[in-house]
Amino acid sequence: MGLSAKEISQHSDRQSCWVIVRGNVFDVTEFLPEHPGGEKIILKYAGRDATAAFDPVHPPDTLDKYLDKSKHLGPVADMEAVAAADKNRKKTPEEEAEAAEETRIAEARKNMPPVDSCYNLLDFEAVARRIMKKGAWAYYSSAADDEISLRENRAAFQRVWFRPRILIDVERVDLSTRMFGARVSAPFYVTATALGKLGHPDGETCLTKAAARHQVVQMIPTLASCSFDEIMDAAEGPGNPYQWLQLYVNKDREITRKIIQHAEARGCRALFITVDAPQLGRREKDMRAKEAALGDGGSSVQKSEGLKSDNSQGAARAISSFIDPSLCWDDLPWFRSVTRLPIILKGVQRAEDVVRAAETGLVDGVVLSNHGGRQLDFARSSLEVLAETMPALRARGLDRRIEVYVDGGLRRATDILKALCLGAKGVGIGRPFLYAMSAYGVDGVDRAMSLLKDELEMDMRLLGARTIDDLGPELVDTRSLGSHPNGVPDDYLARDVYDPLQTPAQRNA
Ligand SMILES: Cc1cc2c(cc1C)[n+](S(=O)(=O)[O-])c1c(=O)[nH]c(=O)nc-1n2C[C@H](O)[C@H](O)[C@H](O)COP(=O)(O)O
Repeated sequence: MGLSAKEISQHSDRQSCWVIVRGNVFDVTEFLPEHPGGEKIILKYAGRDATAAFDPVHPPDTLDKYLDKSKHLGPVADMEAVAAADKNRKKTPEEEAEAAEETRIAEARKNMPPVDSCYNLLDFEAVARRIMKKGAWAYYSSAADDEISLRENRAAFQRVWFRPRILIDVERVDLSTRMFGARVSAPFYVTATALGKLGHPDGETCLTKAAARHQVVQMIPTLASCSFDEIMDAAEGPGNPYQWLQLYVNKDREITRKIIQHAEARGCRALFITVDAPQLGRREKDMRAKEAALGDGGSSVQKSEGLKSDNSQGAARAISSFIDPSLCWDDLPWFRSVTRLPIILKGVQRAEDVVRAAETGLVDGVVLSNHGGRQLDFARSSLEVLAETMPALRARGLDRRIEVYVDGGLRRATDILKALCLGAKGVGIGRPFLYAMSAYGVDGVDRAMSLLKDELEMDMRLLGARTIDDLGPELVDTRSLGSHPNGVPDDYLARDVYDPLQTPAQRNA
């Protein structure tokens, strides 16, 4: 039994809006005005199968959790009939464009270089740029406003130089270190990045499996496409110490408490509270991509319904309306009261706040970060903040009270070593692992991690450092770090140099 394609297709407007998700029918008529992503994106799929658009942006348990059971109308009788009806339906210009993009991507994937032809993290970016859907690429690559901080995150590393030691026996180099007590094989971790299924159908579990293979940490995002339990199940056993939770704090603290305590019960080892996003940044590439997918003239439904075009929302803003902008220092004791996990503030952007966090006695660490440039544009690079932070902590005898991490713009082992020399305990890496996942799945992330480890081993050897503990500020020259000579940095390296698709002959042409 079940609902026929014909019956479902008759509920395709604001008065009565049914959608299909993974073979089941849902009446979302009353939910339309509440949808954080606006009504248009739902009405685009009214009366038909919305699964392909729904899955990358929503964890699998979303409808069970948030749509009243009375609106769960049951299974579709015949999905083939639904597909056939959709095939014959007149397509909107946006859908025609989407179909053309699918063809382009299929062609690009056929000509994709093998994963072993990627020799550094930026190579994965070059491949991903070609094989990803525009909306997915826009979401991952975008940053706030003019993307100055995005480029400064890279440029800052290029303003710090090494002072290598010589004649040190570096026959054996050890990359391992400890992060909140857990021994890890290398000083980098997979940082939290939302909507993994935009890049790969298996989403964040690709990152989980590669991190487990390499014994490095994965920070699980609140806004993951996969459910939290799917990711923990993919982490191969509760014993592994390699899962942290990244938290966007919900206005409803009861929801936040449940998320934290469930994560602790499942074996997460640390709680990272994101503090740089009381509202998600204005990422214009993401906003434009969403508008293009929905049609700026509005879909046929929109025109007939006279809906105002809601072009204030990219994917980012659409999924984050629950975040509590009132979160403040006074809330820290409450977090301490609901969990025994180490508490880390992610997105700290000046030394005074690091000192204040350490002095509360409630915080076990910070991540110096400008959110990959996706929040406040012209927020400084984490490397520059690190250079002012560690002396401030040492001057107050606080440098052993908390662990300091950085993220943003790290693409090479030399970037990692500069951060560790300046006192970071470890570094988070975002986009490169997303691009590697989008292009090659688990094997891509695995390759990216192996490449980083190869670079680290070589660079430590050349720097004259046998272990992570051998890294210190005396090995770097930071005199140029705060100078910002190039004003608005241009990242020609990412644009013109790293491209595994070009043969050397083409590159040198
Ligand atoms: C690239 C990216 C970053 C996101 C991210 C999504 C993407 C696609 N998202 S976001 O949608 O809300 O902005 C998150 C997130 O869920 N939570 C968070 O704490 N940081 C988020 N970040 C920031 C991330 O944790 C790092 O701070 C940033 O990625 C480091 O810069 P690189 O990408 O250059 O390594």
